[in-house]
Amino acid sequence: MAVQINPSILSADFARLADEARAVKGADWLHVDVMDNHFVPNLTLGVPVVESLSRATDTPLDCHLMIEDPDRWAPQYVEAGAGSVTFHAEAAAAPVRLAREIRAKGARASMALRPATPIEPYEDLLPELDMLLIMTVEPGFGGQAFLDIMLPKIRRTRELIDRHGLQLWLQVDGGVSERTIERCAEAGADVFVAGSAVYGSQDPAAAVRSLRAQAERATATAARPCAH
Ligand SMILES: O=C(CO)[C@H](O)[C@H](O)COP(=O)(O)O
Ligand SMILES: [Fe+2]
Repeated sequence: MAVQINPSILSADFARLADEARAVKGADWLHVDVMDNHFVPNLTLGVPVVESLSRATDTPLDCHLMIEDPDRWAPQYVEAGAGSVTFHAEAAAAPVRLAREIRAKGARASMALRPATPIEPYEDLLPELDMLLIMTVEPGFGGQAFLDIMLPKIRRTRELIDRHGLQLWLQVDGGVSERTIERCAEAGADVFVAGSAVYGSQDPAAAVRSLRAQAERATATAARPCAH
């Protein structure tokens, strides 16, 4: 699967969201962090903002729901125009039913794991998903340091996906930058969320291009069979 770069608007200027969305031309998806001040200690935006954003940009929206009771709210984000909806495993009461409902409404279904949540209990559920998100920071804030202790989990998840012959995408989110993206790609991630590394840059579109080039190089190196 080709590398995908998804800028997170958490690090954008919320008063100029439409312009900020258009500033990352060339991005695969726009990552929209929805926080409810309960599941995480921060509050961002909800359904009406997603609705407006989906009209303001041609880039599809990748909504990361850091909220309680996603079983109730996630379908509304599909109706608001999200092309992909990620709920947290720790918050969903019925993840299989929820993933099926998201897909039935026409979006990609994705599930996220906090750093302390292992992948193994969810192995049988993977065929119900289009993407799995491994958090590489504690969810709640942008600009945090990448947790490199998550690299073995990324590797184990990639092995599970490949062993089962699944097509689901493996996303990483949190502290992804030019200093960390190669290690994520080598471990097997293929979808990269970057907030501060993109919107903290003078030229966000150039930052997307450069992150993509780095991830593509690292993916190619990791896939190359040993010549010796
Ligand atoms: O889900 C998130 C935080 O909970 C954000 O997507 C993430 O932190 C992006 O910001 P940065 O790249 O600056 O870490
Ligand atoms: Fe996120």
